[in-house]
Amino acid sequence: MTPHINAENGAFAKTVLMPGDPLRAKYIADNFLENAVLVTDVRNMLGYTGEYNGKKISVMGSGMGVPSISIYAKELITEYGVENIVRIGSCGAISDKIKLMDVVIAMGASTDSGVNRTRFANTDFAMIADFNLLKRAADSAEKLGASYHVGNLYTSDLFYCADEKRYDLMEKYGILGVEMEAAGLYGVATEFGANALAMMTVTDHIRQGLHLTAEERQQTLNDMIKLTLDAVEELL
Ligand SMILES: O=P(O)(O)O[C@H]1O[C@H](CO)[C@@H](O)[C@H]1O
Ligand SMILES: O=c1cc[nH]c(=O)[nH]1
Repeated sequence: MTPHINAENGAFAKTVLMPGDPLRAKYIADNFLENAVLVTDVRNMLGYTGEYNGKKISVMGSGMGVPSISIYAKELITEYGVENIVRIGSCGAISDKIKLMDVVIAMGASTDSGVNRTRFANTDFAMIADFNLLKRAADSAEKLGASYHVGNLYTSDLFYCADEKRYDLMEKYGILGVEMEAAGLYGVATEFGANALAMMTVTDHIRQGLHLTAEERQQTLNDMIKLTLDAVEELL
C-alpha cells in the first residue's frame, strides 16, 4: 500500500485506464467490465479491477492536474507493476478544424507545467506517447469510424486562463486540444519505464464558446471507452 492507494499487492492489472473523474472510473467498471471489484478508495479516488472479454484490466481516477495524476501514475507503476496507462479524458479545442465530440489522440503533449524541466536538468524533453498504444488507438478509431485527430496536445496548469493570446499561439502551432494531465503522465511513464497514452474527447470549444450537452457527453464518453478497450484488448 502507498500513501494514496490502499490496494493489496497484485490488485491492479498491468493495463490501467485513467479518467480524471473517479466517478467516471466507477461508471466504466459498472458498465463496461465484468466482475469488477473496488481495489482502492483513498480520498475517494476510486480504482477497480475487472475483466474485459475475460482479460484483466483496471480503471482508476487520476484527479485533475499534473500533480494529481503524477502521484497516482507513479505509485501504480513502481508499487503495483502497472505497465500501460491510458488516460481517457476531456479537452477543449481551439481550431475550427476540430469539432465537439471529436477524439484527440495525443502523440505529444506540450505544457506550461514545470515538472518535466525539473526532471530533465531544466531542459525540454519531448513528451511523447508510447507508439504501440498510439497506433492501436488510431487503428481502433479508424475501425470504429470515429472522427479523430492525432497530434500535439497542450497540458495546462490553468483551467481558467485569461490570456487569450496564448490560444492564438497554440492554434498557430497546431495544438489539437487543451487539457490538464497528459504531459505529466508522459513524464512519469518515461521516468519510471512504463507506456502511456492520453486520449480525449472534445467536450468544449474554447474559441467558439461551445460545450457538449449532458447527453452528448455521455455518448462521446461511451464511444471513447469502447474505442480504448478495443485498442488495448490484445495487450491485456
Ligand atoms: O475530463 P478529465 O479527464 O478530468 O479532463 C479534463 O477535465 C478537467 C477540467 O475540467 C481536467 O482534469 C481536464 O484535463
Ligand atoms: O482542461 C480542459 C478540459 C476540458 N475543456 C477545457 O476547455 N479544458
